[in-house]
Amino acid sequence: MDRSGGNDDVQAELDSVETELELVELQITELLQKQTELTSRKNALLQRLEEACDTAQPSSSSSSASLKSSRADPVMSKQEMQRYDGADFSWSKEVEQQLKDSFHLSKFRPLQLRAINLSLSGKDLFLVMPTGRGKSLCYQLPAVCSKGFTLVVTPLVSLMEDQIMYLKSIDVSAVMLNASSSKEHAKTVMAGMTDPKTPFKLVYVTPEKIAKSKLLMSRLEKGYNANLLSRIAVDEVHCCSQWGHDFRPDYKLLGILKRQFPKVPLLGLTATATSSVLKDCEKILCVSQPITLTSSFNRTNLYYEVRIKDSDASISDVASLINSRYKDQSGIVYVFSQKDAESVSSELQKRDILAYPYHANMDPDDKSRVHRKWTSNKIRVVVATVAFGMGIDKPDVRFVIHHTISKSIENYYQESGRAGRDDQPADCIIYFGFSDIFRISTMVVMENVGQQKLLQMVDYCQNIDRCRRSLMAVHFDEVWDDEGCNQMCDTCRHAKDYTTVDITQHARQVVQILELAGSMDEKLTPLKLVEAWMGKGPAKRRKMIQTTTLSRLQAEAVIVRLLLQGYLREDFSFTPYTTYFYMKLGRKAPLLKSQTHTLSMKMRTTESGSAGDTSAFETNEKEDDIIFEPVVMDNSCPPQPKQKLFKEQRNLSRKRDLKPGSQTNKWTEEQLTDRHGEEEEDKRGSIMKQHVVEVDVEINIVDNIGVNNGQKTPSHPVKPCSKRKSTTPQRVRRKPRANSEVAAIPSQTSDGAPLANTVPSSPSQASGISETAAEELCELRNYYSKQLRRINYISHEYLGQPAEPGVLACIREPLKSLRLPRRVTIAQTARSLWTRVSSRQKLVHR
Ligand SMILES: Nc1ncnc2c1ncn2[C@@H]1O[C@H](COP(=O)(O)OP(=O)(O)OP(=O)(O)O)[C@@H](O)[C@H]1O
Repeated sequence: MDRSGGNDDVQAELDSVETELELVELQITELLQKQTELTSRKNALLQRLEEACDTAQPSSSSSSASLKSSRADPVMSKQEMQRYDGADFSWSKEVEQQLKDSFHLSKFRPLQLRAINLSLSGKDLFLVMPTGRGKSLCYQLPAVCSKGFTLVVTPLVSLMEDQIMYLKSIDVSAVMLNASSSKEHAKTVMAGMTDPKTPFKLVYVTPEKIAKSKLLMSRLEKGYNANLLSRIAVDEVHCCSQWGHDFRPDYKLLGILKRQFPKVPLLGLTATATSSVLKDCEKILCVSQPITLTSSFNRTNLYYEVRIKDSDASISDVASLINSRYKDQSGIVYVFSQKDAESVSSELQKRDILAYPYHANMDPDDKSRVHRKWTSNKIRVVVATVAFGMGIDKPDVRFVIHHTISKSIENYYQESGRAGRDDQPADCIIYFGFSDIFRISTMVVMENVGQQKLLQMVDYCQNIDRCRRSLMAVHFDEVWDDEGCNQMCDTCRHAKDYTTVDITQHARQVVQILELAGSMDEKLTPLKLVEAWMGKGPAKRRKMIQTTTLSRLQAEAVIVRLLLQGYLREDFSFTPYTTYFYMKLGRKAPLLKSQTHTLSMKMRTTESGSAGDTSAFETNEKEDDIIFEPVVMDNSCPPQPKQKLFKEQRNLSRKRDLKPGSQTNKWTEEQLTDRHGEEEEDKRGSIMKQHVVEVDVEINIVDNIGVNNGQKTPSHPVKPCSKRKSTTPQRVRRKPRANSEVAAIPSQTSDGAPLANTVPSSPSQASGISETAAEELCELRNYYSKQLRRINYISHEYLGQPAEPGVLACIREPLKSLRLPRRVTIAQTARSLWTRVSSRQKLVHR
């Protein structure tokens, strides 16, 4: 009986069952995610119903403009909470008085009074309120109404300076301490902290100051013991959390404040924290069960719009918007980099727009000059990087245009929120460009959840059928009713201008290109992938892929969709000089192998020829040639000399590989031929020719010498990591070696059992390999088996060859596959596996 054939069948079935199981697990994970989302949505809706019932009862609460004015507080009933909207506290009179006399304001905005009353009654509080809605008043007013002083932790010195200037202008005494404070000044401030007459009401400090100055901590302690430390305010509190978009390591150390001064109420303020960020902040700041007041994220006066960015036309488009819709009005254009700030502002200037750049590398004087001139309307437009951020408080900003998408929805919300602070209508427009995604991606790759957040932002931009506010609401854990948008976003305004198109075939084409590239051991950048799909690039090669008839923008849209839905994924590689960004097949790609699996997306129907034109989705017949080349994503800067060198080296080696007679060249050419042949033969329905690709590879099986009591013993055991068992001896090609210790020995005993002391090495290595190396190889073998199983599943092919047990199998397997009939996927992948085995072996032998 052919036991080997039987085992192979079993193994084949096992492979396919395992692959199917993987897919089922994938679906389960997705369903579980969906379940979590729906459960949280259900809870939020229940809470909203409950609130609606409560407000239907007569109550004395002040009305709140927010959709969800406050999160459920675990320690306070709704009625009790509503009491804090009232004016029957011992301090209420003074609060009213100071609002008018000191701050020159006539009434509170939603949630301000509640926050002030809660803080004055000694509660710890997190206040989440949209940017520009007046968070500062919620600690400044209590500071003025309390004995002693309030400590305010602020992330930026410029923010402190702005606040102090403002407070001085209204005669509220405030001081600051930061790294550049003089000794004299620091001494006066510290002395004031223990002075019962309290010469100031607010002390602004940076988190670094708290973390580093023992003297400050000891002064604060003295002030605390003298009951002079009345309140601690932590501005931009989301900076405490690694999940917050502005994480600052020194914020992590602020827990010391609550630990040292437990009786002092703490107020954390932010515009953009999600509930998970706040949970994290709670832990870091050591506050237990703070009350969280969340004002609706919704800014009713802001109109949100996303435009597809056509890189050539985008500047003209921005300029004509500014010159027409926003004629003589003030605004901000956000860009990606310093270079962009300079080039975009100069382009706008050429089109008669008074625009100036602003970025982190500018001289501080130039920065404040631009800021000042813009504030006083002497400059109309600031073309800025994110450096133009916190502390921007110009009321009449009529537009915020993002020439490049933000790196997260929180960032976008914060940046766009600088529009319309005077509550008058203002526009927030994003230009959404395909290549920008990957420019930003390489920038956020090192951030904890940078990639995830960027994809959420991309999802926001690509969406065309859901209210933009509803997408933000999900992000800020808020329940949203689309009608609340009041057609103040492009998707609500153009609700019917889209259609659903089936992109399954398109998706399969993209996957096929990436499979092909992978099998050729080539990597594709997103731009190269699009070009490949569109049949661009050198036309030297024969027809290998099915190209698309979609327009470039449509093709990009499909690729983005596939990326967002997990059919594609990103892959990075780093050099000291740059980050390479490639597209890979995602977890869901195998699903497209199933004929029953379909995929659709929404597309605009109005803009002909743009991403919105859906006519091309009916046909995709064109075919052309393509070559795969890795291309550097250089973060938009011109290549550095070293990058150039790297590229040249890479090109050189590529050229070398393509020399006639070169082994790699031969292989590559063959694979190209092979693939083409496959297609041709498939078309004719004939059986493929049984070519064998010859590769000059040898295997040396090494009797690994470990001298133990004069006996030859294996220096390391071979782990039983092989799943495949073979009963047939493996044929081994071996070059004779001078080393007498290296000898070809059978890898199995006559009855087929593996020899325990048989350790194979890579072709070039005659010496025995270490235990670590053996372990590494075992791991690799498992990894590669998995990959091969996946490939088998994808290509419906099976190696069907007997394998050696243990480590040898790991090396043999790729080799065997090289001797297979030329079925591109397996043979080429095997080659890449082999390369990896060799390089890993070299590594472990260093
Ligand atoms: N009750 C009020 N009535 C009218 N204007 C107010 C009121 N409260 C605050 N403001 C004004 O709103 C503007 C923004 O206030 P503030 O700087 O406190 O906002 P913020 O929420 O801290 O914004 P950011 O998140 O950008 O720091 C200020 O000009 C302030 O004077």
